[in-house]
Amino acid sequence: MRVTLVVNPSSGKGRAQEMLPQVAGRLRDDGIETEILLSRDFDEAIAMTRGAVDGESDVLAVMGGDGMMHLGVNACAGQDRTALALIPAGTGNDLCRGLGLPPFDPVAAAALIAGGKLRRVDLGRINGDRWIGTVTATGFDAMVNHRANLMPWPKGGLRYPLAALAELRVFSPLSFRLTLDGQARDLDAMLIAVGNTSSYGGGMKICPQADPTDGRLDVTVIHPVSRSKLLRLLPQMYSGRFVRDPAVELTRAAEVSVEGPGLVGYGDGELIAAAPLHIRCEPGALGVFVPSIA
Ligand SMILES: Nc1ncnc2c1ncn2[C@@H]1O[C@H](COP(=O)(O)OP(=O)(O)OP(=O)(O)O)[C@@H](O)[C@H]1O
Repeated sequence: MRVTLVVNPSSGKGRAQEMLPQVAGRLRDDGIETEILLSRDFDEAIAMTRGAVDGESDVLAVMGGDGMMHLGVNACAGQDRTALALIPAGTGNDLCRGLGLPPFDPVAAAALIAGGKLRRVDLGRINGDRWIGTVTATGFDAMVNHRANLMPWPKGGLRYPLAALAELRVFSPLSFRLTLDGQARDLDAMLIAVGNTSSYGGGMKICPQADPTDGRLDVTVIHPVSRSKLLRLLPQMYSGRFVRDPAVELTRAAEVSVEGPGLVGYGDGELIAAAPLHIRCEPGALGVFVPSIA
Protein backbone atom coordinates (compact mmCIF):
# COMPACT_ATOMS: atom_id res chain seq x y z
CA MET A 1 0.00 0.00 0.00
CA ARG A 2 1.40 3.41 -0.99
CA VAL A 3 0.46 6.12 1.49
CA THR A 4 1.21 9.82 1.07
CA LEU A 5 0.81 11.96 4.19
CA VAL A 6 0.49 15.73 3.63
CA VAL A 7 0.94 17.75 6.82
CA ASN A 8 0.27 21.40 7.60
CA PRO A 9 2.79 21.74 10.44
CA SER A 10 1.23 25.01 11.63
CA SER A 11 -2.26 23.53 12.18
CA GLY A 12 -3.73 23.69 15.65
CA LYS A 13 -1.17 26.28 16.78
CA GLY A 14 1.67 23.88 15.95
CA ARG A 15 0.00 20.72 17.29
CA ALA A 16 0.43 19.00 13.94
CA GLN A 17 4.21 19.48 14.04
CA GLU A 18 4.30 18.29 17.64
CA MET A 19 2.23 15.14 17.00
CA LEU A 20 3.82 14.15 13.70
CA PRO A 21 6.54 11.87 15.19
CA GLN A 22 3.88 9.86 17.07
CA VAL A 23 1.67 9.62 13.99
CA ALA A 24 4.60 8.52 11.82
CA GLY A 25 5.59 5.99 14.50
CA ARG A 26 2.10 4.53 14.57
CA LEU A 27 2.06 4.12 10.77
CA ARG A 28 5.49 2.49 10.89
CA ASP A 29 4.35 0.10 13.65
CA ASP A 30 1.36 -0.81 11.49
CA GLY A 31 3.78 -1.71 8.67
CA ILE A 32 2.60 1.14 6.45
CA GLU A 33 5.25 2.73 4.27
CA THR A 34 4.49 6.43 4.18
CA GLU A 35 5.84 9.32 2.17
CA ILE A 36 5.58 12.37 4.45
CA LEU A 37 5.29 15.81 2.87
CA LEU A 38 5.33 19.03 4.94
CA SER A 39 3.57 21.89 3.19
CA ARG A 40 5.00 25.39 3.53
CA ASP A 41 1.77 27.17 2.59
CA PHE A 42 -1.76 26.54 1.39
CA ASP A 43 -0.87 26.50 -2.34
CA GLU A 44 1.85 23.95 -1.76
CA ALA A 45 -0.60 21.85 0.27
CA ILE A 46 -3.04 21.92 -2.69
CA ALA A 47 -0.28 20.82 -5.09
CA MET A 48 0.84 18.02 -2.74
CA THR A 49 -2.66 16.61 -2.19
CA ARG A 50 -3.43 16.69 -5.92
CA GLY A 51 -0.03 15.21 -6.69
CA ALA A 52 -0.72 12.23 -4.41
CA VAL A 53 -3.93 11.41 -6.27
CA ASP A 54 -2.46 12.07 -9.73
CA GLY A 55 0.50 9.87 -8.74
CA GLU A 56 -1.93 7.08 -7.86
CA SER A 57 -1.15 6.74 -4.18
CA ASP A 58 -3.45 4.17 -2.59
CA VAL A 59 -4.10 6.48 0.34
CA LEU A 60 -3.83 10.24 0.73
CA ALA A 61 -3.62 11.09 4.43
CA VAL A 62 -4.01 14.74 5.41
CA MET A 63 -2.95 16.03 8.81
CA GLY A 64 -4.18 19.41 10.03
CA GLY A 65 -7.41 21.30 10.61
CA ASP A 66 -10.57 21.45 8.55
CA GLY A 67 -8.75 23.55 5.94
CA MET A 68 -6.43 20.61 5.25
CA MET A 69 -9.33 18.15 5.35
CA HIS A 70 -11.04 20.30 2.71
CA LEU A 71 -8.00 19.95 0.45
CA GLY A 72 -7.93 16.19 0.98
CA VAL A 73 -11.64 15.93 0.22
CA ASN A 74 -11.24 17.95 -2.98
CA ALA A 75 -8.26 15.89 -4.13
CA CYS A 76 -9.97 12.51 -3.54
CA ALA A 77 -13.62 13.24 -4.37
CA GLY A 78 -15.30 11.61 -7.33
CA GLN A 79 -12.74 8.82 -7.87
CA ASP A 80 -12.08 5.46 -6.25
CA ARG A 81 -8.36 4.93 -6.89
CA THR A 82 -7.06 6.90 -3.88
CA ALA A 83 -8.79 6.75 -0.48
CA LEU A 84 -8.62 9.56 2.06
CA ALA A 85 -7.37 9.27 5.64
CA LEU A 86 -8.07 12.15 8.01
CA ILE A 87 -5.59 12.90 10.79
CA PRO A 88 -7.00 15.72 12.92
CA ALA A 89 -4.58 18.27 14.35
CA GLY A 90 -6.55 21.51 14.08
CA THR A 91 -8.62 23.36 16.62
CA GLY A 92 -12.06 22.43 15.29
CA ASN A 93 -11.84 19.13 13.39
CA ASP A 94 -15.50 19.16 12.39
CA LEU A 95 -15.16 16.73 9.48
CA CYS A 96 -13.65 14.11 11.79
CA ARG A 97 -16.42 14.67 14.35
CA GLY A 98 -19.04 14.27 11.62
CA LEU A 99 -17.58 10.98 10.38
CA GLY A 100 -17.15 9.46 13.86
CA LEU A 101 -13.34 9.79 14.04
CA PRO A 102 -11.66 10.82 17.31
CA PRO A 103 -11.35 14.60 16.73
CA PHE A 104 -8.46 15.17 19.15
CA ASP A 105 -6.49 11.95 18.79
CA PRO A 106 -4.36 12.04 15.63
CA VAL A 107 -2.56 8.81 16.53
CA ALA A 108 -5.82 6.87 16.90
CA ALA A 109 -7.04 8.38 13.62
CA ALA A 110 -3.83 7.28 11.84
CA ALA A 111 -4.37 3.77 13.16
CA LEU A 112 -7.62 3.57 11.14
CA ILE A 113 -5.65 3.09 7.90
CA ALA A 114 -4.64 -0.36 9.13
CA GLY A 115 -7.38 -1.06 11.66
CA GLY A 116 -10.48 0.84 10.54
CA LYS A 117 -12.70 0.37 7.54
CA LEU A 118 -12.90 2.12 4.22
CA ARG A 119 -16.34 3.59 3.74
CA ARG A 120 -17.94 5.64 0.98
CA VAL A 121 -19.65 8.80 2.19
CA ASP A 122 -21.59 11.61 0.53
CA LEU A 123 -20.22 15.06 -0.20
CA GLY A 124 -21.83 18.36 -1.05
CA ARG A 125 -20.77 19.92 -4.35
CA ILE A 126 -21.09 23.64 -4.89
CA ASN A 127 -21.81 25.01 -8.37
CA GLY A 128 -20.48 21.79 -9.92
CA ASP A 129 -17.02 22.68 -8.68
CA ARG A 130 -15.82 22.60 -5.03
CA TRP A 131 -16.60 19.60 -2.83
CA ILE A 132 -17.66 20.17 0.78
CA GLY A 133 -17.38 17.57 3.52
CA THR A 134 -19.11 19.42 6.36
CA VAL A 135 -21.41 22.44 6.23
CA THR A 136 -21.98 25.31 3.81
CA ALA A 137 -22.82 28.50 5.70
CA THR A 138 -24.67 31.50 4.31
CA GLY A 139 -25.84 34.53 6.29
CA PHE A 140 -24.89 35.24 9.91
CA ASP A 141 -22.68 32.16 10.17
CA ALA A 142 -20.81 33.04 6.95
CA MET A 143 -20.16 36.54 8.31
CA VAL A 144 -18.90 35.00 11.57
CA ASN A 145 -16.63 32.66 9.60
CA HIS A 146 -15.34 35.64 7.64
CA ARG A 147 -14.53 37.55 10.83
CA ALA A 148 -12.98 34.50 12.50
CA ASN A 149 -10.64 33.91 9.55
CA LEU A 150 -9.46 37.54 9.75
CA MET A 151 -8.84 37.51 13.52
CA PRO A 152 -5.12 37.37 14.34
CA TRP A 153 -5.97 36.27 17.90
CA PRO A 154 -7.03 33.95 19.51
CA LYS A 155 -6.05 31.04 17.26
CA GLY A 156 -8.01 28.33 19.09
CA GLY A 157 -11.65 27.35 19.56
CA LEU A 158 -12.59 30.69 21.17
CA ARG A 159 -12.26 32.43 17.80
CA TYR A 160 -15.80 31.54 16.63
CA PRO A 161 -17.72 32.57 19.76
CA LEU A 162 -15.80 35.87 19.85
CA ALA A 163 -16.41 36.50 16.15
CA ALA A 164 -20.10 35.68 16.68
CA LEU A 165 -20.38 38.24 19.48
CA ALA A 166 -18.76 40.91 17.29
CA GLU A 167 -21.01 40.11 14.31
CA LEU A 168 -24.12 40.06 16.50
CA ARG A 169 -23.72 43.79 17.19
CA VAL A 170 -24.08 44.77 13.54
CA PHE A 171 -26.08 41.96 11.92
CA SER A 172 -29.65 42.25 10.66
CA PRO A 173 -31.74 39.60 8.80
CA LEU A 174 -30.94 38.98 5.12
CA SER A 175 -33.16 38.24 2.12
CA PHE A 176 -32.87 34.78 0.64
CA ARG A 177 -34.35 32.79 -2.19
CA LEU A 178 -34.12 29.17 -1.06
CA THR A 179 -34.82 26.37 -3.53
CA LEU A 180 -35.14 22.80 -2.17
CA ASP A 181 -35.36 20.09 -4.84
CA GLY A 182 -36.87 22.58 -7.30
CA GLN A 183 -39.31 24.24 -4.84
CA ALA A 184 -38.43 27.93 -4.48
CA ARG A 185 -39.44 30.32 -1.73
CA ASP A 186 -38.43 33.83 -0.70
CA LEU A 187 -37.73 34.54 2.93
CA ASP A 188 -35.81 36.71 5.37
CA ALA A 189 -33.55 34.79 7.71
CA MET A 190 -30.56 35.06 10.01
CA LEU A 191 -28.86 32.14 8.29
CA ILE A 192 -29.31 29.12 6.09
CA ALA A 193 -26.84 26.28 6.68
CA VAL A 194 -26.56 23.25 4.42
CA GLY A 195 -24.96 20.24 6.09
CA ASN A 196 -23.49 17.02 4.81
CA THR A 197 -22.24 16.41 8.37
CA SER A 198 -23.51 18.04 11.54
CA SER A 199 -21.11 20.70 12.82
CA TYR A 200 -18.93 23.70 12.08
CA GLY A 201 -16.91 26.16 14.16
CA GLY A 202 -15.47 23.43 16.39
CA GLY A 203 -18.50 21.37 17.38
CA MET A 204 -21.45 23.74 16.85
CA LYS A 205 -24.10 21.26 15.71
CA ILE A 206 -25.94 23.47 13.27
CA CYS A 207 -27.40 20.47 11.39
CA PRO A 208 -27.60 18.05 14.35
CA GLN A 209 -29.17 15.14 12.49
CA ALA A 210 -27.05 15.28 9.33
CA ASP A 211 -26.06 11.83 8.09
CA PRO A 212 -23.28 11.72 5.46
CA THR A 213 -24.61 8.45 4.06
CA ASP A 214 -28.28 9.31 3.48
CA GLY A 215 -27.95 10.86 0.01
CA ARG A 216 -29.37 14.16 1.22
CA LEU A 217 -28.30 17.47 2.71
CA ASP A 218 -29.71 18.77 5.99
CA VAL A 219 -30.86 22.37 5.76
CA THR A 220 -31.21 24.55 8.85
CA VAL A 221 -32.96 27.92 8.60
CA ILE A 222 -32.91 30.35 11.50
CA HIS A 223 -35.74 32.77 10.83
CA PRO A 224 -35.46 36.42 11.95
CA VAL A 225 -34.97 36.74 15.70
CA SER A 226 -33.83 39.53 18.00
CA ARG A 227 -30.13 39.88 18.81
CA SER A 228 -30.71 38.75 22.38
CA LYS A 229 -32.56 35.63 21.16
CA LEU A 230 -29.74 34.76 18.72
CA LEU A 231 -27.27 35.26 21.57
CA ARG A 232 -29.23 32.71 23.62
CA LEU A 233 -29.39 30.24 20.73
CA LEU A 234 -25.67 30.30 19.92
CA PRO A 235 -24.39 28.35 22.97
CA GLN A 236 -27.21 25.82 22.48
CA MET A 237 -25.65 24.93 19.13
CA TYR A 238 -22.98 22.90 20.94
CA SER A 239 -25.63 20.47 22.18
CA GLY A 240 -27.97 20.91 19.20
CA ARG A 241 -30.74 21.99 21.61
CA PHE A 242 -31.35 25.25 19.71
CA VAL A 243 -33.47 23.31 17.20
CA ARG A 244 -36.36 23.23 19.71
CA ASP A 245 -36.86 26.98 19.21
CA PRO A 246 -39.80 27.84 16.93
CA ALA A 247 -37.56 30.20 14.92
CA VAL A 248 -35.51 27.20 13.76
CA GLU A 249 -36.63 25.17 10.75
CA LEU A 250 -34.98 21.88 9.74
CA THR A 251 -35.47 20.24 6.39
CA ARG A 252 -33.66 17.96 3.91
CA ALA A 253 -33.08 17.99 0.18
CA ALA A 254 -30.79 16.43 -2.38
CA GLU A 255 -30.33 19.79 -4.15
CA VAL A 256 -30.31 23.20 -2.53
CA SER A 257 -29.96 26.64 -4.08
CA VAL A 258 -29.35 29.78 -2.07
CA GLU A 259 -29.56 33.18 -3.70
CA GLY A 260 -29.73 36.73 -2.36
CA PRO A 261 -28.03 40.10 -2.55
CA GLY A 262 -24.59 40.19 -0.96
CA LEU A 263 -24.64 36.55 0.21
CA VAL A 264 -21.44 34.52 0.27
CA GLY A 265 -20.97 30.83 0.96
CA TYR A 266 -18.37 29.38 3.35
CA GLY A 267 -17.85 25.62 3.14
CA ASP A 268 -15.58 23.61 5.48
CA GLY A 269 -14.63 27.00 6.96
CA GLU A 270 -13.27 28.28 3.62
CA LEU A 271 -14.67 31.07 1.46
CA ILE A 272 -16.15 29.25 -1.55
CA ALA A 273 -18.14 31.69 -3.70
CA ALA A 274 -20.64 34.54 -3.80
CA ALA A 275 -24.30 33.60 -4.28
CA PRO A 276 -26.02 32.12 -6.22
CA LEU A 277 -24.90 28.85 -4.67
CA HIS A 278 -26.15 25.55 -5.97
CA ILE A 279 -25.30 22.68 -3.61
CA ARG A 280 -25.94 19.14 -4.62
CA CYS A 281 -25.50 15.99 -2.56
CA GLU A 282 -23.21 13.57 -4.38
CA PRO A 283 -23.87 10.17 -2.79
CA GLY A 284 -20.81 8.06 -1.98
CA ALA A 285 -18.43 10.54 -3.64
CA LEU A 286 -15.59 9.94 -1.16
CA GLY A 287 -13.79 6.84 0.09
CA VAL A 288 -12.54 7.55 3.62
CA PHE A 289 -11.20 5.53 6.58
CA VAL A 290 -13.52 5.45 9.60
CA PRO A 291 -13.61 3.39 12.82
CA SER A 292 -14.88 -0.16 12.29
CA ILE A 293 -17.88 0.57 14.50
CA ALA A 294 -18.88 3.87 12.77
N1 LIG B 1 2.19 24.86 5.70
C1 LIG B 1 0.93 25.14 5.48
N2 LIG B 1 0.16 24.28 4.74
C2 LIG B 1 -1.14 24.54 4.55
N3 LIG B 1 -1.78 25.62 5.07
C3 LIG B 1 -1.06 26.49 5.80
C4 LIG B 1 0.31 26.29 6.05
N4 LIG B 1 0.75 27.29 6.84
C5 LIG B 1 -0.29 28.09 7.08
N5 LIG B 1 -1.39 27.63 6.46
C6 LIG B 1 -2.70 28.23 6.60
O1 LIG B 1 -3.42 27.36 7.49
C7 LIG B 1 -4.80 27.31 7.15
C8 LIG B 1 -5.32 25.89 7.22
O2 LIG B 1 -5.16 25.46 8.49
P1 LIG B 1 -5.82 24.15 8.99
O3 LIG B 1 -7.26 24.16 8.75
O4 LIG B 1 -5.03 22.98 8.53
O5 LIG B 1 -5.54 24.27 10.55
P2 LIG B 1 -6.17 25.21 11.65
O6 LIG B 1 -6.59 26.51 11.05
O7 LIG B 1 -5.23 25.24 12.79
O8 LIG B 1 -7.39 24.32 12.08
P3 LIG B 1 -8.88 24.67 12.36
O9 LIG B 1 -9.48 24.98 11.03
O10 LIG B 1 -9.41 23.44 12.98
O11 LIG B 1 -8.82 25.85 13.31
C9 LIG B 1 -4.92 27.82 5.75
O12 LIG B 1 -5.84 28.88 5.76
C10 LIG B 1 -3.53 28.27 5.34
O13 LIG B 1 -3.57 29.57 4.83
